[in-house]
Amino acid sequence: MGFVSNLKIRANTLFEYILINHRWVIVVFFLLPLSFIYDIYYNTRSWLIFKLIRQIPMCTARPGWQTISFRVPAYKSTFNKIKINLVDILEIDTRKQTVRCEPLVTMGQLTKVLVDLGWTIPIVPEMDDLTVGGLVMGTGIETSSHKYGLFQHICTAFELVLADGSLITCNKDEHANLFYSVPWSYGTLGFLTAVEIKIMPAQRMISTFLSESRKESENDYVEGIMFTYNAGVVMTGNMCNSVEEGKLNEIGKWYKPWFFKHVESYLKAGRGVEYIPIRDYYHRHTRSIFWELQDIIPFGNNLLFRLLLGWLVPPKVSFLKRTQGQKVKELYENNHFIQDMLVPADQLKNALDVFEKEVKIYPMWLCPFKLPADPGMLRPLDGKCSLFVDIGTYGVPKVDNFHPVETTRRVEKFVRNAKGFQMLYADTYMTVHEFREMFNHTLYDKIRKELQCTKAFPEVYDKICRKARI
Ligand SMILES: NC(=O)C1=CN([C@@H]2O[C@H](COP(=O)(O)OP(=O)(O)OC[C@H]3O[C@@H](n4cnc5c(N)ncnc54)[C@H](OP(=O)(O)O)[C@@H]3O)[C@@H](O)[C@H]2O)C=CC1
Ligand SMILES: CC(C)=CCC[C@@H](C)[C@H]1CC[C@H]2C3=C(CC[C@]12C)[C@@]1(C)CC[C@H](O)C[C@@H]1CC3
Repeated sequence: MGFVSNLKIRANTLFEYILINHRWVIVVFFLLPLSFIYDIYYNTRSWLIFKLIRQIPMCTARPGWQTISFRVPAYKSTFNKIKINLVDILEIDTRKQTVRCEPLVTMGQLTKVLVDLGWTIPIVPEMDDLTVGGLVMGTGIETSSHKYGLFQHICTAFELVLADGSLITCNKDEHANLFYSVPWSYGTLGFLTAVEIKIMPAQRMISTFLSESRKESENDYVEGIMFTYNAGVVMTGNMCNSVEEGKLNEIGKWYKPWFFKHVESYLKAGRGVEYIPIRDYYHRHTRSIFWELQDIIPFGNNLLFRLLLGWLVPPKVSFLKRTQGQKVKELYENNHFIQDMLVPADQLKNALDVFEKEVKIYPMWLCPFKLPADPGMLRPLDGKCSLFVDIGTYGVPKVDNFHPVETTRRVEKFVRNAKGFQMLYADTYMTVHEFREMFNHTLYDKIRKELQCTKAFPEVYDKICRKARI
């Protein structure tokens, strides 16, 4: 023991002696070769990564199962996944009437913060877990869209990291071409790091007038639900601050009937007026995932279930996706139809006929929206701002000849001919040629060339086509 510690002290002393008097020995024989190896390692690594990154396109690292799109993107396993864990609301400017937030801020999070402060955004797409980034890069729609357009039309600025690593802010005046190309680009022009969105004062109650007529210019919110080909309910709503005695309906409470079931009761009852708290209204279809939950929990709207377990509902869409397994996936693939088709209002009647013939799925969601004549992927052909309707069909087709691919392709063809658009979170079976016929690529192609996106990001089609999704 004494011998070992003696040796150590001597060795230490020798080391210290060399360090102090002949440091060059350590530097020349150890540190220089080590520095050389260190540099070689880092330079090679950097060169390799740079080469590889330039070869392999990028996408966000958000796992496919977490997204509110119908399927899991196949490219997530092969592309360079870039972490963009930006989840915060950055700034609320009540003077400018805008909110600036990061891309992973969800609708539920945004309405909670804003409504508590007496503000709201003009369009709150339904489903609490939808993110600002996804709604900008994809699209978002709600029952105030007849007045304000799609989610992109309430955004005033986007902040992006481009393919060359530079950070850019674009709006209607600065880098306008990029600003108009971002919506529907599905992350193929750059990574979104912040979005500025318009806000407006929120009154705390909203009255839902169930009536058969739509008065678009007078109403804050308009929505229709068809329960059969011939019967539906039209709902119009306005913000207000007071409640008529006995007409308050807190539809968001866990024990309340599912919203679409409640609406269905008006088919018998006729007209009516209700006062609904604003967040209950915004997220009215969340508890029943529109009407999808009835296929998963058939007794979900039963009073006893609502009283006992209603507070736990709904399960997260991402968890349903993550746990569905191959069999359930195939079941949905072959016996289920989930689509939102956006058609010009004057094509609504024809569209309802097509959906009745091809799938016969009810309830069916009707959501009018205004399409401004802005440049970008969505251009109304006559170049004027016009009214469109989103037809949302989610459920099991009740026709005998349903075929997931052929039926969807027939519906897509109708929508293309009607000069409408398909929402791309769902399955699309269009060829690239058909896709380019539906969506105007003029500006998109120009911007991709200008920003050298070709190697950095894939094309939208290659991210959203059926082949790219599992
Ligand atoms: N009421 C409504 O309007 C509803 C809309 N939807 C649809 O759901 C989707 C939104 O779902 P959500 O889960 O929020 O989004 P997703 O994670 O599904 O993202 C949608 C697309 O946006 C891209 N994206 C998201 N964040 C960024 C970012 N920071 N930078 C660059 N690209 C980004 C994604 O790119 P990447 O592939 O690289 O991750 C992806 O291509 C939209 O397509 C929307 O249309 C669904 C239900 C209701
Ligand atoms: C209001 C608009 C524009 C769209 C609403 C679309 C939603 C109804 C669908 C979007 C993603 C869909 C998924 C399912 C149900 C319908 C949506 C929420 C499932 C939960 C159905 C069950 C499967 O196992 C998983 C699905 C994930 C996506």
